[in-house]
Amino acid sequence: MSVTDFDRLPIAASPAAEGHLKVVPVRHRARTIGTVAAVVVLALILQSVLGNPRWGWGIFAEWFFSEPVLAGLGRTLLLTALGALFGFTLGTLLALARVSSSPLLAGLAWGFIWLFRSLPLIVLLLILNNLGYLYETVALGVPFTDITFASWSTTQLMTPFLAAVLGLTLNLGAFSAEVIRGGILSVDQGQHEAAAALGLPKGHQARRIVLPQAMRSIVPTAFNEIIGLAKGTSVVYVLALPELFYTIQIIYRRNLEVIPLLMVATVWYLIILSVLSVIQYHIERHYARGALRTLPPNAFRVVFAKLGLVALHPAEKPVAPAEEAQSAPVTSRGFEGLPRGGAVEIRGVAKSFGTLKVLSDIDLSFAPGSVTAIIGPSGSGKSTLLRTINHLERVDEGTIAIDGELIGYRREGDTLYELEEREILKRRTDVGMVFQNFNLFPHLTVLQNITEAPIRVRGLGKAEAEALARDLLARVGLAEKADAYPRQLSGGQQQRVAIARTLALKPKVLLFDEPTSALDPELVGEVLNVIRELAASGITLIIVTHEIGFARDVADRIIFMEQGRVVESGPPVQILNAPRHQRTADFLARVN
Ligand SMILES: Nc1ncnc2c1ncn2[C@@H]1O[C@H](COP(=O)(O)OP(=O)(O)OP(=O)(O)O)[C@@H](O)[C@H]1O
Repeated sequence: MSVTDFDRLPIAASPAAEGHLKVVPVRHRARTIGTVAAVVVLALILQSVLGNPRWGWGIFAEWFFSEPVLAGLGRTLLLTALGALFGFTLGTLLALARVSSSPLLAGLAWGFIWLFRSLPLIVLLLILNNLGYLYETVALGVPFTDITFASWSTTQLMTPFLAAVLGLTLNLGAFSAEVIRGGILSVDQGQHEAAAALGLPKGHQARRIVLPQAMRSIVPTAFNEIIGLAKGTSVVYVLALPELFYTIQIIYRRNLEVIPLLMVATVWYLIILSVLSVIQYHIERHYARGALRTLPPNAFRVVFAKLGLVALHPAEKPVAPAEEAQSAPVTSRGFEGLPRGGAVEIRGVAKSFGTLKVLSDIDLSFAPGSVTAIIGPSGSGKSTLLRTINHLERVDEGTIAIDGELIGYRREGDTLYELEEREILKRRTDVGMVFQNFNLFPHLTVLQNITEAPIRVRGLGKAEAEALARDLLARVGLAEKADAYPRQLSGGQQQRVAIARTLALKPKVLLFDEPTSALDPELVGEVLNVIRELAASGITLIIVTHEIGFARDVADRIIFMEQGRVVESGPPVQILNAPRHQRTADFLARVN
């Protein structure tokens, strides 16, 4: 259509011209027919269930709230609650043991899971109930000696109730361990690395970083297990323990009203399942925070909104005018006040992955406050070198020291002793690391991402850590994003938060592993501007980058690496304009 054709079209009726227009939604005939058919089927079922006297609804009503049924129900609920509590606690420990780096622990956990997943629950319950035949007494004392502090008769100790709780716990522990392990494995490796790079201890990493994220995939399957457990408690009838189903059996054997009493059990199981489903829904929503950009409205809110009682979306908190301002691309306050940069000494470092030699004979010194860019072709070992500096990767040969303190080792004479995890974590906090993929913790807000390590590692109070975090956020131009979740931010904003998170530990050395590679071109500038300001702050910066122009601008030295070796290093003008090696010249010709 030409411009002149457009000119001839009648002027579109605008709401302003026509007043308020009525909108007629499109009709969905198939949907209407389906709804009518569903209502008819429902009416038929209701008529058959309520109209047939053999269902015995009178007897159902008589027994539904009867004392023995409620007592049985109470036992079923108690067994489910205790089985779930102890079973999942055991399952969590087993899962952590399975993923631990100790082969013995992992092997023992595997053996436990193998055994108790193989044993049918009914067999396990009967063995536990007959434990008194195998061991007459249970004693507390010193193993392999005759010293005994106390002893009990096994038959008296192992009541049917205890046997039931123990059996359900062991069974659920074995199954839930695999569910939890699956959840742990679903958490991205970068999350473990980011937590380790911040110096968070292993237990804290598991509790605050890994498990909360794993819960997203654990919860649906875990609730399947709990629902199975609630119904599975009926197996304990073999121990003559009158839980709900066994009680029902006793009653219908006496009065022969089988169907009405089975209906009593069915309806109670339906109620239990419904309550569990509501709990599951809320737990899933709790762990979905941060995983979705915006959480869909709560199901109850949707129903109330349909009835016109509330608005579908709660009113947004009004934003103060100052907070409305766009993120400042560059901080105006700079990074003065950071600790003095540290000196890094790398001596004779070599590293292999299997048969692949990734680093050879690396000897490098980085002066306090220096800014170094490492460039080189893909696979040349740049990231590996960077990761050895904060001991995320162990070196095979050589040493790395920050201000004279060895990373990962203690030296006595000619011997290097590997440090304990606790010591490694402590020294690691002197070295901050910013990753290519940001690796922010998605389930924590921006503020929590930044305060987590200062509180846990540096021992700061919450208020002090939050003040520090807000100050750093202002410096990277993101003061208004403190309460947002990482997924609600652009890539460039996430990377700036990652920089603020690293700075909160006041490191002496800051490592950047291709900090702009995962960013859209228009977002690169905002991150580079923050790094540029950091370069003027006196902190020691080591940056692996593909941004040659930026390296020229900001670095006072460029190192060119190829095939795990340093080919040459020197001031940007020399390396980029007059390289001494042909290989450097060839690389620069390819990337420019
Ligand atoms: N954990 C690992 N296991 C086995 N091989 C690895 C591992 N990490 C890195 N490598 C290998 O080591 C070599 C160097 O990798 P590295 O990531 O250090 O290179 P790079 O120079 O940073 O590359 P790029 O610029 O593409 O990121 C590559 O061949 C890579 O495949």
